Amino acid sequence: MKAAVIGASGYGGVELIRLLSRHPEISLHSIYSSSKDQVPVTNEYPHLHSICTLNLEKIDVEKIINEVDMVFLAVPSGVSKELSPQLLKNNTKVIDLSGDLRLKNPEDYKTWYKKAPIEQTWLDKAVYGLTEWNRETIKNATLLSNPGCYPTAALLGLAPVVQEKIIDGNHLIIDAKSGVSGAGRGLSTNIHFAEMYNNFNIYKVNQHQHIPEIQQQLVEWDQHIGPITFSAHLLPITRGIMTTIYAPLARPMTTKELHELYQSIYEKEYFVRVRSLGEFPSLKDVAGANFCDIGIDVDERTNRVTIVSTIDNLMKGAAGQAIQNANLMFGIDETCGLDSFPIYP
Ligand SMILES: NC(=O)C1=CN([C@@H]2O[C@H](COP(=O)(O)OP(=O)(O)OC[C@H]3O[C@@H](n4cnc5c(N)ncnc54)[C@H](OP(=O)(O)O)[C@@H]3O)[C@@H](O)[C@H]2O)C=CC1
Ligand SMILES: CC(=O)N[C@@H](CCC(=O)OP(=O)(O)O)C(=O)O
Repeated sequence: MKAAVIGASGYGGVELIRLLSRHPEISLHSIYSSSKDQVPVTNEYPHLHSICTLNLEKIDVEKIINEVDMVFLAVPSGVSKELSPQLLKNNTKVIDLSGDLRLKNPEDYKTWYKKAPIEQTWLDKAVYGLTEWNRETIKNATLLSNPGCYPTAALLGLAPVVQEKIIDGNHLIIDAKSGVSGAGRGLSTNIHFAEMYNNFNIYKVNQHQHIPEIQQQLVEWDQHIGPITFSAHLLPITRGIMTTIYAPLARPMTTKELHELYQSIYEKEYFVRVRSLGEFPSLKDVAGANFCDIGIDVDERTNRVTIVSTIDNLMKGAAGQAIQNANLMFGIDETCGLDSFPIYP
């Protein structure tokens, strides 16, 4: 099976190169960027010397669809919506890491991404790739919309309590923090070393584009979920997302009971690790790996549950989950090529 990566000069793209370079079933055939043509990828990323000998090439849709079985789009939002329809010819399957295909209502995309949306037919065709909860549909997808990094962490943490209707969905608060690689290599303007390092910022307050994505999936699971509050913060570290979720319980439950429920729901999921009772994950526990680690506690004093969910934003939050989905789409074992352990310390 052959793969191409478009947006290979970015952080999501270079993580895909790392994973595909040692994937036993998928070979990395070609890599593309919009600004480089016939430039060795090692010019951009010297750490890839003797690992990846490919050149970054200018995007050539005809060439791509004639040469590969799958294309990963690791490009900014607004770009995939132009490329995906062209690439979906010739049996090529597309795995899009951007936000272009995630929101089923194009009006939501207009409101939150402040750009013109793709046509509804493509949104209808796109399959949302939250792997653990959409596995059977993903297997038949030709156009895969990989979830956002924050939504992946929040939704995996919330799925059991929402689906089992354990929480009162009207007062849901998701407090999230991300390392700076989440903003991509084309840094957003608020990330200057002097302002980011030794500092901690909240950003896009009540305006974050992942709010409608999280809301959409929660309401699909339980229509009684009300408007959520979601806050994103920038941590002065490279990788990792921690979401801390607060929700009132709809009925009394102990930590032990809730913990048992999480364990039974995620028991067979290799990439979701429900931590031991009383234990909470840290970002280093998942750095460099495709795991989502979850810790839970019921505060009987307030009748609220605290759920902590951690991922590596470039792995389970982007390239790792994209490979997990591609594996399913091509009938390959879901964990194939994703055996990298967390890097510790
Ligand atoms: N970083 C993360 O943790 C996560 C990122 N994502 C999503 O993945 C996508 C990629 O993000 P990330 O890798 O972080 O971003 P980067 O800014 O690091 O990389 C973006 C890539 O897209 C290319 N690009 C830019 N403009 C265009 C264009 N007009 N046409 C084609 N290619 C273009 C850039 O290369 P060049 O300028 O050379 O063309 C670069 O290779 C985004 O949609 C992001 O939202 C999703 C989850 C997590
Ligand atoms: C730290 C940081 O800046 N993170 C980015 C994540 C962007 C992203 O992945 O967004 P889409 O895929 O939805 O475009 C942000 O908060 O906007």
